[in-house]
Amino acid sequence: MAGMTLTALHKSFAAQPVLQDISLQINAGEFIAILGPSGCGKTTLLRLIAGFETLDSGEIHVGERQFAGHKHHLPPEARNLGVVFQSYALWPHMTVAENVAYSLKVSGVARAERETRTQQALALVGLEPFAQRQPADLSGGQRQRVALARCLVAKPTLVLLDEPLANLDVHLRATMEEEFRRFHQHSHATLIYITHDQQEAMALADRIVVLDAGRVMQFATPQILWREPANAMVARFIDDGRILPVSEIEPQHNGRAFVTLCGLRTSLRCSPQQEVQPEAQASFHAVDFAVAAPGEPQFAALVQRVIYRGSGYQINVTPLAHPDVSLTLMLNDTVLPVAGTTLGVAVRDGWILPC
Ligand SMILES: Nc1ncnc2c1ncn2[C@@H]1O[C@H](COP(=O)(O)OP(=O)(O)OP(=O)(O)O)[C@@H](O)[C@H]1O
Repeated sequence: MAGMTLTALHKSFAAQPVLQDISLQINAGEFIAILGPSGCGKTTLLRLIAGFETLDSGEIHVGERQFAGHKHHLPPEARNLGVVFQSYALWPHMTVAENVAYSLKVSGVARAERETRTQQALALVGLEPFAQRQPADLSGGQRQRVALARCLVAKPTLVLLDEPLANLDVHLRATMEEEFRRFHQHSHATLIYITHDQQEAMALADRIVVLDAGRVMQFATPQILWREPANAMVARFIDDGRILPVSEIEPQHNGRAFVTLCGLRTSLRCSPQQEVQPEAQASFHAVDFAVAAPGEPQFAALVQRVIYRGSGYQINVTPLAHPDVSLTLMLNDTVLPVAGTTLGVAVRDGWILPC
C-alpha cells in the first residue's frame, strides 16, 4: 500500500498550459474522484500519473518511489498501476478468463498461480460463471467488469479509472458503482477515478479533487465540498449551487456570522477566519431556501416558474433585491404559488465564501 504525492506539477501542450501547480497528498487506500468541467485537464493528470505523458516540471512519488521528476520518468510498465479507460478494449478471440490472465502470462507467472489469481479477480467482480464466455456474449456492464478484473489481477496498489462508466446506461451504472465500492473495500488499493457525474463522485469517493482550467480549486470530502465550497467556482459547480451577495458581515466567533442578505438580517455559516467585512458572497443549495411561514423572517422574491418534478414542485424565483439571480425552492404543498406573484423566502442555511 502506498500513498501518492504530487508536487507542483506543470504540463503544457504547444505552449498552452493545461495543468498548473498541481500539488496533492493522497493517502494509501483512498478513493479519490477527479471532477471538473470538460477540458480542465482531468485525463492529462491521469496520463501523467500513469506515465503516458511526461511532466514539464514537478514530481510524482508513490510511497518511496519516484515515478517522475527532474529528468526522471519511470515508464508506465514499471509503475505497477492498473488502468481502466472508458473504451475497455477486450481481446475478442479470447475467453473472459484468458483476457484476465493475459498480463500474468506475458509476465511469466506460472500456470497454477495464474489460474488462482484469475479466479480471484473474476470472483471480485462477480464474473466467475462467465469465465469461459467470449466478450461478444457479454453485456456492456459485464465487459466493463472484465476490464476491471483484468486490471485487478496484477494486484496494483494504485488503480486509475478514466470515466469507466461513461458508456453504460443509468441502471448499469448504479450496479457498477456498487462493484467499485466492493472492489475498493476488498483490494485496499488507492483509486483515482475521473468522472463527469457528481452524484457518482459523491457516492464513491473519500475525497474529491475539483479542477478548473488546469488548477486545483478544492480537494476535500464530498460533505465539505457541498457545505463549505472554497470559492465561487466550486460553489456553482457542485450540485448547481447559487451565489448571492451579502453585506455587513459580522462574525460571531462560533462558525457563524450575521449578514444582510436581500435586505434580511440573518446568520450564515462561515470559516473560523472570517473577518468583519463590508461585503462578501454566500453560497446556497435549493434545500437552504423555503417558502416562509407567516411572521417568519424572509425576503421577497418574484415567482418565475412552477415545475412539477414528481416528488414535488420546483419553484424558480428571483429575489426582488437581486433580479439577476435565479433561486430554486422545492415544495410539496398542494397550494402552489403562481408565476408573476411575489412570495416570502426563508433562509435555512448558507455558507459565506472565504474568498
Ligand atoms: N496530446 C495533446 N496535445 C495537445 N493538447 C492536448 C493533448 N491532450 C490534451 N490536450 C488539451 O489539454 C486540455 C485538457 O485536456 P484533458 O483531456 O486533460 O481534459 P479533461 O478534463 O479530461 O476533458 P474531458 O472532460 O472533456 O475529457 C484540453 O484543452 C485538450 O484539448
